[in-house]
Amino acid sequence: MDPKLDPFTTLLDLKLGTFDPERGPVQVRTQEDLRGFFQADPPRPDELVYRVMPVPVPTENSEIQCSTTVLEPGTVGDEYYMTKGHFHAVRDRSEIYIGLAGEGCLVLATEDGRHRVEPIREGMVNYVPGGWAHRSVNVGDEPLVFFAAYVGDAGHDYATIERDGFPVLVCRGDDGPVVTDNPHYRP
Ligand SMILES: O=P(O)(O)OC[C@H]1O[C@H](O)[C@H](O)[C@@H](O)[C@@H]1O
Repeated sequence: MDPKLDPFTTLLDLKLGTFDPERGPVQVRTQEDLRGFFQADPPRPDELVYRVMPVPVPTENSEIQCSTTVLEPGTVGDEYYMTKGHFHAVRDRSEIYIGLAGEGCLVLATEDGRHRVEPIREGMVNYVPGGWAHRSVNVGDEPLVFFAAYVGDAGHDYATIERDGFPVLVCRGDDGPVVTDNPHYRP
């Protein structure tokens, strides 16, 4: 075969999640960008919630998309800062996370309403099988940093999550994080 890409190497800072050299445009998400994903309206719309730093490769199923996500500590209402969360547009595409720093959890859900909550911490590998929507949540006081890799043509379906939500919410409780049923969840 005639190779489509040249090999490349980049250095990943295992604590900060940054690439050197930076490889692609950093995606920034503020509280305002997450309006409708949190239960409450954003109290400080301009405040940074997370950044996604990509290793850009063509979005074809023969390539592997890689990125790091840095999710700040904080809350909107009682809910800890979290990513929007998504199904893969091509539903059967899978993904792998590797925890680099901080303390978080990965909320997973199927379209028929099953859910799981898995820990994300330094050194943990989380496998996200096809058909499971996934959202990461920072339940600690430091940035949550993780690396993710997924099949190139997976795509992101945010609309289903924006409409239905996840079955559970991860909220700040008196003695730490509490997972509660989402009263607005509609599978
Ligand atoms: O896309 P979000 O649900 O906002 O999550 C933020 C990011 O988390 C992980 O890194 C995923 O692999 C990325 O595809 C995703 O963009």
